[in-house]
Amino acid sequence: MSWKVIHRWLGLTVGTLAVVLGITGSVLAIDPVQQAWQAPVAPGDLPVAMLVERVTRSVPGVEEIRRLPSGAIAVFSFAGDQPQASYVDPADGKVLGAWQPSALPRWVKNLHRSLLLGDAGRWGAAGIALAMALLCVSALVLLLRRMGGWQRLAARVRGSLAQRIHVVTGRVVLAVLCLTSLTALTMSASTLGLVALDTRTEPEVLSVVTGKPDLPGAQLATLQSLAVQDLRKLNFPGATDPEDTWKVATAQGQGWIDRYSGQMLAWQDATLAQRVYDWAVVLHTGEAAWPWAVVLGLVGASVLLFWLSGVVIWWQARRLAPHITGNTPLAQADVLIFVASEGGSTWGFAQKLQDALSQGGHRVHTSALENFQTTATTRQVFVLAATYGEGQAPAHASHALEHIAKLNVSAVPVTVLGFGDRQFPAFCAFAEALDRTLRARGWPALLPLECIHQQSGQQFARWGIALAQALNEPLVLEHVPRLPPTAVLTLIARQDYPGVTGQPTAILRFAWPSQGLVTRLRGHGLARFAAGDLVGIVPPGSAVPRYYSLASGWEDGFLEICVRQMPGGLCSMHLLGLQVGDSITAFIRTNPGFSLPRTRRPVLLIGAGTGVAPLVGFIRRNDRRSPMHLYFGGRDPARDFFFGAEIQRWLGEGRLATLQTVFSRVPDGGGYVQDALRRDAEHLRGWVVQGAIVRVCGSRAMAQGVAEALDAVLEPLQLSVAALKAKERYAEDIF
Ligand SMILES: Cc1cc2nc3c(=O)[nH]c(=O)nc-3n(C[C@H](O)[C@H](O)[C@H](O)COP(=O)(O)O)c2cc1C
Repeated sequence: MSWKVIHRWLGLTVGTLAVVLGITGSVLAIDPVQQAWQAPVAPGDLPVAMLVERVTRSVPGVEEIRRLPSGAIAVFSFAGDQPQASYVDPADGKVLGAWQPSALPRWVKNLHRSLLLGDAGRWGAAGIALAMALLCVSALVLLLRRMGGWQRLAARVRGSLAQRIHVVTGRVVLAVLCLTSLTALTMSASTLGLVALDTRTEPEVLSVVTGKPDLPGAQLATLQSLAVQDLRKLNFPGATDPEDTWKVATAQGQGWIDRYSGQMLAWQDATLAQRVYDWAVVLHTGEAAWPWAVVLGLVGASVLLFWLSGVVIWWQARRLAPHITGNTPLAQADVLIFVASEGGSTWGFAQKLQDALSQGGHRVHTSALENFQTTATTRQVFVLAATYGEGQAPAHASHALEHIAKLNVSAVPVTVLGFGDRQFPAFCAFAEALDRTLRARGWPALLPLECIHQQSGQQFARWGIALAQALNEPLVLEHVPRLPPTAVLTLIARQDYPGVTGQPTAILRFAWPSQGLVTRLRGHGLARFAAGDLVGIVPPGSAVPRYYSLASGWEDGFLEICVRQMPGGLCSMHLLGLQVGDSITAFIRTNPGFSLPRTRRPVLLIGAGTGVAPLVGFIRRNDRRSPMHLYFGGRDPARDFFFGAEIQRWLGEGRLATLQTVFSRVPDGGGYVQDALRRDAEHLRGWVVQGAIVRVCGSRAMAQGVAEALDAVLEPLQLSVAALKAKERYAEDIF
């Protein structure tokens, strides 16, 4: 069973009861805070003997002095035959008021400890604590997987609002929740009698009656050398029993003192189990430190947030869960398709492949990759695999590679089709690993490995053509990935540029649509976005979205793109034809590998043509004035210096540290952007040595040219673009 399954089912089942324990725990955390304000704390170094003297002076008939976990002093005494419990001021022993163990209703504690069900409920509460511990461990594994390892744990979280709430809260409170469930288990083990804290019997010691009077407490050597901070409880010898003793309890153990001689008659060290239990109580209740109780209270309340966001995530995932139709049973199928998918989109491609092959007369069985196998009837196998994290497998297929490596090899060809995103340093790494393993083991392939970038329908169709040729069968693969929920955006401003070679260009600014919390929680409406993310726009008359890099973030309050007229381009034509007030249908696709982390390091921004758009978005948000250096390549400053006026303004404001522009179609324009990089080699090396982060956006040819130029520039430093990419300091957005 995968961690995801464990986490999901424990969360959905035990989660409801965990919410009850979380909320009641949060209420109980009020107690230590309240107690801390009720009475003054005794100075830690005050000798117990002095405290005894002050207390006995002002309270007659004292039987017991207790130092409460809050540090306050409570005294138990008899006035006549009336038992009394009072707070006393350790400074003078004066009574401050009546002491009460807790101001909270008893049932809250009972609900927390036993769900109001007595002993059976205690076992139930312990079971929930165990489930919570498991939930915490599975959460940690999933969190690390999602973020791509410890180093990226603090990275920005993407996804729907519910996912972000779940992950961000998890990052903050997971450690405390783990601790609370472990301490709850420790305490339950003792309450349920699974562990005995102390199996020893108390020593039978008596004061030796010598005829001398009692030694006053203030004169007992043990109490003179014992500081109040170490005291738990001090029991006075009974007035009516001449052989009774003093009994002192500290964190280290307990001792019995002769009332006449002051001699320590016996001492018992606290057991290890007792000490562990004491620590568990302090950590679980916060009773000895009210700020910790506040933390516990907040963390307890967060369980409700976790549960609610978890249920929403589960519901969203259910809606997207794969439903393969027309699946032939495994034993009868001649073609097998195995899928590894985290977000679910790869299942859509698998369904299309299954439909196309079934139409061609094949009997096709599609299943998840962890079920990889072949049977006597299998003639072809296809593996469609997405990559996640830092080149890892989707969670459900995390053990698939080892499983495949152990299987006996057959002569059935296994063809791998990868799904990934070039923004990630490990593009389609899991599909590559699968393909490598299969070939190394000796499985043949019908087609070499192909990797699909950003779920491209066009690339999938091209692979389909190659497949049809290899199978020598007619086969058409037309798949339009299911679109995420779209939002309607209204154009509020446009800035036109004539462009070069008859390709007019415009910067289009759309209003950020107002949408309610419920819409956002359900993952509907327009997701929050950052500069460098992509907006998918569906032009009228087409089901295939086109993607544009965003020149603004949601915090800017608008959505801005830079669109160049493409020859015959349906979407660019539609966008360039928009007038202010017109609307489009759009959705956000995150581009996590390209987004800019918060940094004070130098940032090198290299862009050509409309590729300057995301870079402009980074500069616009550079409120911290990090040293950003822009290299912009155009053709003619009079026709395609996009965002020119804003860039100049930001230079003046310090949002941009330096600007280098080159224009390839004007005399003395400086050539291409890579020429500018070569000329500026010395500066570039300086910034890279300071830890610069590099972002490149433009055409594939331009990105290639930039990488070659930078490789040459960085050679003296024994660095390269590949090395910077490996350290996640270099990312490209290529179109
Ligand atoms: C959090 C996250 C991490 C990703 N990591 C990688 C990666 O390391 N390499 C890669 O090529 N693609 C990566 N991708 C892109 C996905 O593999 C790609 O979008 C794929 O088509 C998703 O398929 P699925 O919806 O079936 O899971 C990542 C996507 C996300 C959301």
